[in-house]
Amino acid sequence: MHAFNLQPKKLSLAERLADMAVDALIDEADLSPKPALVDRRGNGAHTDLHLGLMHASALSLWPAFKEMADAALEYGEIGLPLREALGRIGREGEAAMLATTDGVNTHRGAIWALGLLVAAAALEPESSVASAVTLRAARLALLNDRYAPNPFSHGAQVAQRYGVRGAREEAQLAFPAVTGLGLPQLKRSRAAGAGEQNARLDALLAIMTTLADTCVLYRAGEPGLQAMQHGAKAVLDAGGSASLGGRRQLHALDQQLIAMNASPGGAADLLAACLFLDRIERGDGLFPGVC
Ligand SMILES: CC(C)(COP(=O)(O)OP(=O)(O)OC[C@H]1O[C@@H](n2cnc3c(N)ncnc32)[C@H](O[C@H]2O[C@H](COP(=O)(O)OP(=O)(O)OP(=O)(O)O)[C@@H](O)[C@H]2O)[C@@H]1O)[C@@H](O)C(=O)NCCC(=O)NCCS
Ligand SMILES: Nc1ncnc2[nH]cnc12
Repeated sequence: MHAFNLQPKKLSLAERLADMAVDALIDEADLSPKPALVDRRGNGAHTDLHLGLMHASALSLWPAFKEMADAALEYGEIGLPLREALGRIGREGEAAMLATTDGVNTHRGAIWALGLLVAAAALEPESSVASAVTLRAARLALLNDRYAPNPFSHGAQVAQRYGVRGAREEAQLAFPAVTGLGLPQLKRSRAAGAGEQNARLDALLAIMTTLADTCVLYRAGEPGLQAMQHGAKAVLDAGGSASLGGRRQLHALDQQLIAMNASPGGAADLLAACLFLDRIERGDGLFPGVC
């Protein structure tokens, strides 16, 4: 008889989804070289963030993601009770994140996007194509959480000032930046023979070409947003991050965004959402009969 049980513990669906959400956040943080964002090279345009903090923040969110998946399994349908449970768990997740980071906002947008997607995936595990999962997430995001506080967030301030759609609307529209740009680019770059890291960088850049990133707008206004969108397009037009021309453009974009203090934190969150959806779409041993 063995002194230890060597059988791997069988994880519940909620635990596996929480693992995948945290993995997506850690993969996003580690991906390098991302323009003006925290990565393995350094802190990008940030003075209060670093890679260790991004990792600690991602890990602190595991209980919230698991609880969101469990809530979806318990309620079993899209409706106000589930939406409001997700809101409460999301706010508790934000509090856990801020306690871990000493008050620095590392992943607010990611809690929102991945929380909705985790719940949407748990609701119908056998229906895991990205378009189906994001549609369920959108239906959840469209419901009005009566207990949501109404703070004058950075996103709300720039939405009012520039008339743009922010994180809330991105989810309510079923994540067009992810399903229409990030995921297709990820697949195109892989199919063209790019390595996985370059394919992921290209997916991030594809998201950056059109996203109204309220993080960039708050920090660097419209000139910052234009620099982000045009610069990302220039990298992809030059052949993407796996090409020499694309690499030069990427370096120039990194320098320009750092000089403008324009960190595309919203695009980074959506890349994490893209990596999460890619994982569940590909199965990764999670769901028996995918699609
Ligand atoms: C609905 C909420 C998302 C709140 O949205 P709102 O726009 O009102 O609030 P923000 O606080 O501005 O947070 C939105 C964050 O979403 C990311 N983001 C930005 N643009 C987009 C976009 N177009 N599409 C998708 N996502 C976007 C972005 O997050 C990243 O940036 C964060 C850093 O931002 P900021 O605090 O502004 O940071 P700094 O400039 O560095 O500030 P200082 O240094 O000065 O402090 C970083 O965390 C990234 O994550 C936006 O910040 C939602 O949060 C909400 O309602 N929550 C309540 C709970 C709930 O219902 N949860 C549901 C669980 S499913
Ligand atoms: N890698 C990153 N750097 C800065 N802000 C972020 N928000 C989410 N991911 C980020």
